[in-house]
Amino acid sequence: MIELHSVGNIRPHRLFASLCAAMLILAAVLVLPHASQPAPRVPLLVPVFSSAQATLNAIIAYLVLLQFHMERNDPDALISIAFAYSSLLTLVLLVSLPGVLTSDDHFARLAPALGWLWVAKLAGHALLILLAMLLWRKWPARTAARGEIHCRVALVAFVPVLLVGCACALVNGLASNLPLLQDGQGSYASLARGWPGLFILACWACALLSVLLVTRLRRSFDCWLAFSCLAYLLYLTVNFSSALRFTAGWYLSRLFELTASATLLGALLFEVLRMQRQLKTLYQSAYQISIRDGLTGLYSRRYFDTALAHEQQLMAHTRRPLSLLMIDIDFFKRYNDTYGHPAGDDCLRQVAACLQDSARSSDIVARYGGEEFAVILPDTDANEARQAAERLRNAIMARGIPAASPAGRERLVVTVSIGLGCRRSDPQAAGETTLIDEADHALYDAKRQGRNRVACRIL
Ligand SMILES: Nc1nc2c(ncn2[C@@H]2O[C@H](COP(=O)(O)OP(=O)(O)OP(=O)(O)O)[C@@H](O)[C@H]2O)c(=O)[nH]1
Repeated sequence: MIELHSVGNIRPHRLFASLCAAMLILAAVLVLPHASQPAPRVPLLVPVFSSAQATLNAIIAYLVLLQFHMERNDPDALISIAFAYSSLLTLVLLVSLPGVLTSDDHFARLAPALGWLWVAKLAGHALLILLAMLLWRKWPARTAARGEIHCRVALVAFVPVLLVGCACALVNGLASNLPLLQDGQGSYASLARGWPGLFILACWACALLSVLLVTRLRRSFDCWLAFSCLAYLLYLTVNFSSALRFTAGWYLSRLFELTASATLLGALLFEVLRMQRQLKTLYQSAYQISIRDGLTGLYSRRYFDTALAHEQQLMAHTRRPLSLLMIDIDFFKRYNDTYGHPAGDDCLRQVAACLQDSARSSDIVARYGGEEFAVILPDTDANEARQAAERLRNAIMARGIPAASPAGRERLVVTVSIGLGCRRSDPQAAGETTLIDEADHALYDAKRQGRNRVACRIL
């Protein structure tokens, strides 16, 4: 069975993702000693980064959901939830920024809760990926019923909203009892060096390890998901090492965060394009299979019927003649009985090849059925069609395929009888079946008159 699959050639992805990972680690190592160095303050970058991050993660969630819908790989549903959850919480954090939907005073009151919401966002994102990996083996890829998969897609779209609602309610409810993650100077050192920071780092380290160990990077998506986990891990490492906003480390860490999403999105889009190309190729080969006869490679009967109808429609406009040849191999039953069916098949292939080689490129040569062939000759009148038919008949004789001759007779070659039907320019003169019928009757005449000849019926 021809199948559309998303595995493709995985090696370039593994190589490229490893190279990107090495570059990211190198950048982190180079910047770590200078992470706390102050850099120019660009406050506008915070909402810009957050909007970009929320958008990228939302698109990733959507594309992974489509991947889940297509491949029915249940862990993909959880990964989609992870990115949708992160996107929604980023939006919540974005609208809480002073000047967006919140005044400075209000933001000051919200700040403790927002710090914890940020922890919930990053930890939840990593934990959902980890959960997907832990359930990987328990949820082998399988074919779910159509209704079932639609239910799950709806559920996947709903769960992130529920999770974000729970996280906001929980953080809001506990805010007064939770320790402050930022001091008055805006330093988040207590978050970075305390257990919440370590917890988030541990979550992303486990997510990365689980993706590597469980998926074994079999799909391109797995490679880039692992890269994304690594980028998040480096984002947090560099971010925590500066503990202040608008420092070299803080800027680079935000770039790492964007890289984590942008590369995964790029890989998903690449995959979509690759599958589109694959789909096109599969469609083309499936189409060729559907219009070709399996034994001879000529056009199939189905294609012939469509082509004849099309040519007749064309003729109605152009008022040009249209001819049809029905060709039958003489004494083919005797050939089969003498040499066997496999040899008979071979003879059919040879005759088909000979017809195809001798016909014009504009002619449509088809296997009509059994040992009968049909050739549509567009824009060809009866005289030209008769010449073409004689050419085909002679070409088959010249091929010299040994025929099954009756005992005591000289050795003969395979011949064909040809019936010719021709329709002149009046499209109302007769229906499509009549042209076939006439060619068929002419073929019968050719057989009756002694075979190996062309007989003609003109409408
Ligand atoms: N090997 C092979 N034989 C086929 C195929 N399709 C039809 N045939 C055979 O073609 C033969 C057609 O025989 P008939 O219709 O009696 O015609 P004929 O022996 O050619 O006699 P005339 O047409 O009167 O010259 C039958 O024996 C079919 O079994 C095929 O795909 N492969």
